[in-house]
Amino acid sequence: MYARSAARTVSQARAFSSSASRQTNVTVLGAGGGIGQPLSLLMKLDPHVKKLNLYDIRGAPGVAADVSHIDTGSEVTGFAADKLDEALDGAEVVVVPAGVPRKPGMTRDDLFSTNASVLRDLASAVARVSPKAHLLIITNPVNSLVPIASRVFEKAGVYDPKRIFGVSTLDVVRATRFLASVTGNDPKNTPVTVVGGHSGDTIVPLFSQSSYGKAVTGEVYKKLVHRVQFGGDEVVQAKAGAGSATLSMAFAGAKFAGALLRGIAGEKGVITPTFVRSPLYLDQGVEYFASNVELGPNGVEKIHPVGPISAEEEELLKVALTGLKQNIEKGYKFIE
Ligand SMILES: NC(=O)C1=CN([C@@H]2O[C@H](COP(=O)(O)OP(=O)(O)OC[C@H]3O[C@@H](n4cnc5c(N)ncnc54)[C@H](O)[C@@H]3O)[C@@H](O)[C@H]2O)C=CC1
Ligand SMILES: O=C([O-])CC(=O)C(=O)O
Repeated sequence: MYARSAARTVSQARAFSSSASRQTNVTVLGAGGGIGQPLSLLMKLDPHVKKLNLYDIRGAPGVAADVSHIDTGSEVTGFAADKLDEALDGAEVVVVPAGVPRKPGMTRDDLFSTNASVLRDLASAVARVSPKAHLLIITNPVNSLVPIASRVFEKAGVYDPKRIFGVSTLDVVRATRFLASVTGNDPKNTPVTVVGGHSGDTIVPLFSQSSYGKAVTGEVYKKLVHRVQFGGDEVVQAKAGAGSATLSMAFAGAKFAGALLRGIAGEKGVITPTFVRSPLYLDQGVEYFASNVELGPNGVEKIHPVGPISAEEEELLKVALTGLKQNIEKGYKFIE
């Protein structure tokens, strides 16, 4: 009996994923970069992608010509620097890894002066050309750029908070992988929820909610939390001036975009953390927050509360909310 119903569930799931029933037009802005290139490759492999438009101020037509030879269903087109509007025409999902990355000694916030205007200008184009698109922001500092994009859409009169996302998936990927290194569990089916924001101590991994994670205590726990919060620095230092995480970020970006595409296609129960306009800590003046979000045809279908957390996590959350508030205000100030 059990075997038969389990088999049915698996075959239903297969039928769902192989049909890729609803396909979506995706545009990548910043497709020529360290993240943009492997991300474009991974999006080419996603069966839910119908048209894949690749745009950058440098090199996108070359990347597109290359990726377009891969024998999957989507049509790939590259757009040169002066073809932004054309790249956005008909876009339903826009993924943005455009902008500068960190060098050793810099914080994500140090990227603000360059990336805030990059993001403002790209968001303005999206609001004008494809105002109903879901906007996925990878560019740092995510905590400040999501508020900037939101204001740009608001000013253009097309704001739908359900469609603007800060991509914090790399924090989930790292927390899950690093926990596996400590406990030896299989990371495949044991994701760790990470809430808050995407930089340093605004990143709050909720190990207490993981059956493997809750067993980790003391110094090992402290080190694990620190590694998740500062995993980005680990890569920046190792790359020694050549940039920050690109390959793991492309994986994480494609994972999040893929989840959204499945939600758009009507799959139920697609839930993952992402940084969105959120009511959860509005009473403390924090308008955007990453927590588990159910994704669907409208983008954000449901924002899940943080749920029960440990005393240590309560402390981490307090610190995160203070940092987030400042990051969000900085974004607003820039755009006012
Ligand atoms: N959310 C996250 O978890 C992560 C975010 N990042 C961020 O992603 C961003 C990109 O990083 P990388 O790909 O390593 O940098 P990169 O320098 O290798 O690539 C950036 C690309 O953006 C393009 N670009 C710059 N201005 C543009 C514009 N106005 N329109 C279109 N394209 C434009 C550049 O030509 C370049 O090809 C950085 O801000 C980095 O901090 C990086 C890792 C993780
Ligand atoms: O650390 C950086 O600058 C890039 C990033 O956001 C990450 O790797 O998490």
